[in-house]
Amino acid sequence: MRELLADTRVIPVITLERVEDAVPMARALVNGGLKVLEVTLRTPAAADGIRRILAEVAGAIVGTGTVCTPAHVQLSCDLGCQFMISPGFTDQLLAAAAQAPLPLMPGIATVSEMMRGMEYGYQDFKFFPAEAAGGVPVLKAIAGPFADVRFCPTGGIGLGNFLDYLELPNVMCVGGSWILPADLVAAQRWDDIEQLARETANFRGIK
Ligand SMILES: O=C(O)C(=O)C[C@H](O)[C@H](O)COP(=O)(O)O
Repeated sequence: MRELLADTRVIPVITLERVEDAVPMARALVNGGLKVLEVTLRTPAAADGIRRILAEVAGAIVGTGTVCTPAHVQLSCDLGCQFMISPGFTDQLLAAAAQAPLPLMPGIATVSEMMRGMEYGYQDFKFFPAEAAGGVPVLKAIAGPFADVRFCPTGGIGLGNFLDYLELPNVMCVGGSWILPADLVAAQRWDDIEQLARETANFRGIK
């Protein structure tokens, strides 16, 4: 996971309501400079949307999100995705992921969950729900005893605070849906979304 995300600082979290949005949305994000995309498996449109993005959007690196069960792992493999992200983890999920050819980033919200994940060999975790679970101060505190662990905080992050996370040495990237505001998506305003992606990719956060 760390290799795959080496050049990535922001992962847009996409929840597709309409299959036909998938390609123009992904193009807007990639053109704006955000190439690594997490498409959550929360909606009926997700699988077909992912298929279309993989077939039609050059340069996109596509992973699945909300990966919670072995069936989600299987679907991620069948779709040909490049990575999987989970908001948490279970023994069953990690057992399935261990057999999969693509990496999983499990989610944690506490130190003990993280230590359990480390027992499975993981060093990179989603920190979810980042803001609600304590945000930047928690990640700073964890860096003391666990300096080698890296995080992708997600949940409640936006233009106003994403840079605070990215300044932390134990944060490799952040994830979030702020680049895809519901009103812009509903109105299919892909140019505006591309602009938001560009602002984000250029680190012009509004402090
Ligand atoms: O679906 C998953 O796998 C999740 O863990 C949840 C998402 O990452 C958050 O819903 C994104 O958070 P927001 O940026 O606050 O919208």
